[in-house]
Amino acid sequence: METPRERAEKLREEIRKHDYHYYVLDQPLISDAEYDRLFRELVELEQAYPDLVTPDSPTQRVGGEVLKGFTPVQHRVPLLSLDNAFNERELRDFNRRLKERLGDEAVAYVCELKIDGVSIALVYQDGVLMSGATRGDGIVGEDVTANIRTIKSLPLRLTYPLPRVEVRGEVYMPKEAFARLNREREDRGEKTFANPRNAAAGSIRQLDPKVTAGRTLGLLVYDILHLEGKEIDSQRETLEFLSELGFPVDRNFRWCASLDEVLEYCEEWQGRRHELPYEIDGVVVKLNSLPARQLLGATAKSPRWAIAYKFPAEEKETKIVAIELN
Ligand SMILES: NC(=O)c1c(N)nc(OC2CCCC2)nc1O[C@@H]1CCC[C@@H]1O
Repeated sequence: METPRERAEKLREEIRKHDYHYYVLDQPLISDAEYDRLFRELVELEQAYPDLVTPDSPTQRVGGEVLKGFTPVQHRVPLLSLDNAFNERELRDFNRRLKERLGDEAVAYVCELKIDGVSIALVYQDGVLMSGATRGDGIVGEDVTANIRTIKSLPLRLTYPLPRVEVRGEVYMPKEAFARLNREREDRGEKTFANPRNAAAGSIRQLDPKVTAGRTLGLLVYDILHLEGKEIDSQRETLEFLSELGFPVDRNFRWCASLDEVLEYCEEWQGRRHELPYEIDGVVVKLNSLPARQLLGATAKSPRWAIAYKFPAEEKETKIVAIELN
């Protein structure tokens, strides 16, 4: 016979697995009704035995208190921004500068869709989420831990207990959720958000986590800022490892052997961006080799080993506004 603690642990593991399949893989294994039954059993067990509650329990995603303000957080490593390239020539200049600095070493890239959201830094200790902070000015951000915990695709516990790992990703609002939120706000006579990026930024910087919990937000992780207990030497390995740890990773990334392949990727996704459930404003082109990145380093603002190729702004479908001619 299981003790309540064993039962609670088993339920947490089970629910964590279903959260991953539902919110990260979008491939649920059980029905919503069955999931709700598991969740309700855990809530009731934790109510009966309050000392069983752990911070990584799926029942602890929506915090209690409303904050007075956000605590400033100094990032361990500065959260860099990106230089932009707006056309093929600027991408070729970037590639040439890299090759000049690296000598004839083979230069391979990884291209990632540039999610149009808000940058977030996450810290995990022994596999458990400790904190989440906005980028801020790159050095100091805001502690938004209570709010990011409400994002269902964000793991509260990793698949294995690395001593310490700090990762970076983008919090975004899916296009559908953005449209729905603006309709609701319009119906309430409230100001609407200009774009999903602003809606995500506004949702993640709520003082009341319950408001954030009511907004549909997604997370896609793309960088490891600090890692203990594992050696990794390429961006491709980084993305695969982040996935293994249980993070949501955008699977549309592509390893590119040359700049020509980078240009093909940029061209392909400029035409396919409407297929995605979230907005992208370009492609992030990254040198794949981590040791080679060390040779290049970064300026105060941005790395020399990555660049953002920005898509030309989409001509917004002009809304025909009926003009009352009195
Ligand atoms: N928005 C993104 O999808 C994205 C990405 N997939 N990858 C990076 O890697 C950068 C981060 C620092 C060095 C490389 N940055 C991204 O977004 C940046 C963060 C800050 C400005 C851009 O939005």
